[in-house]
Amino acid sequence: MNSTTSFSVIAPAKLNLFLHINARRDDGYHELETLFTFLNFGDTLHFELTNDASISITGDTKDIPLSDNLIYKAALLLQTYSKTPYGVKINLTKRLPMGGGVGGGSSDAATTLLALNKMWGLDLNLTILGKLGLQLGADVPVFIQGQSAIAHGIGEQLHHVTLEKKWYCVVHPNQHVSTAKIFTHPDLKRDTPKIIGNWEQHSLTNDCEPLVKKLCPEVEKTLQWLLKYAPSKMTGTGSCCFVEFASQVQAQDVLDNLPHTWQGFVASSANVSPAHTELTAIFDQ
Ligand SMILES: C[C@@](CO)(OP(=O)(O)O)[C@H](O)COP(=O)(O)OP(=O)(O)OC[C@H]1O[C@@H](n2ccc(N)nc2=O)[C@H](O)[C@@H]1O
Ligand SMILES: Nc1ncnc2c1ncn2[C@@H]1O[C@H](COP(=O)(O)OP(=O)(O)O)[C@@H](O)[C@H]1O
Repeated sequence: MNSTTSFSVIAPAKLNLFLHINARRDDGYHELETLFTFLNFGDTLHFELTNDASISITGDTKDIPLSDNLIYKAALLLQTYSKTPYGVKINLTKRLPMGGGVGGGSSDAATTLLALNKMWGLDLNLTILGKLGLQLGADVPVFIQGQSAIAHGIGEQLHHVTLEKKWYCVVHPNQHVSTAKIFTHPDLKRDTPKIIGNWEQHSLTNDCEPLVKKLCPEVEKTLQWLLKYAPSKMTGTGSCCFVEFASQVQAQDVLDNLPHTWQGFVASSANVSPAHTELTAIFDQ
């Protein structure tokens, strides 16, 4: 066990700067090509060591039953895998919209695995943690690896890229979009060819966007409204939409004018996940 027994860490949002769907596999999952970046904005998880094996979650757990909560599932998975005698009390402050395409649940799970690996003194490497994370969701490994990346496979084959720092205004149109519903829909475009050569020279779109706009007119409205400021895009399977700028002031201007029916936030991008940066500061310095 490590001597740090009580601390808080961010579970940052991600954006899919593009998302291509190349094929559907026999197991129902889809082959993707997607560009992930992290944002300096997210949920906060507070961890407190317990000397018995108990795992408890408090705070903004909404109406998610404990056994479905990705934080609980991540803690239990790591406890079982590592056979540690320790437990944990975790408190969640939720800022990321659920089912918003910014990866809140996956990021909560990844931060839990990364933080408990440190606090319980397990010393598991990121490859092992990524494999454990993949059992919880296709999006978890990128948060474990913690570097902006192009992902292939179902999202778990990661090739690090270095992106310029940008500012984003991310808007949640108050709609929950179910990832499973989009991926099982017959009208989803699933045949985008793999990118050959340099990805920066291709048209980088989100293949889920046309379907989500059709199913969810509020997403279409949001994308249209954002177009007044900059080219707008949807992240993941929605419902959040975003615009990209070089400066914070430009992104803040969009947020300041946002219609009251929608919520949003402004954040800068980061090549290294802020969860990794914070954990390094807590445990390794
Ligand atoms: C689409 C993406 C893009 O980043 O993001 P979100 O919009 O959900 O944030 C992710 O791949 C989502 O990852 P995650 O939310 O962890 O997915 P999972 O829990 O593993 O799967 C949710 C549902 O999506 C389907 N799914 C997921 C990933 C994938 N490559 N192909 C799929 O068909 C699964 O079959 C499942 O029914
Ligand atoms: N700790 C958690 N935070 C958010 N969602 C969670 C959590 N645990 C389980 N879930 C479930 O995961 C689903 C997807 O959540 P989330 O990751 O926020 O969306 P998305 O994958 O669209 O970004 C939610 O609808 C919820 O039912």
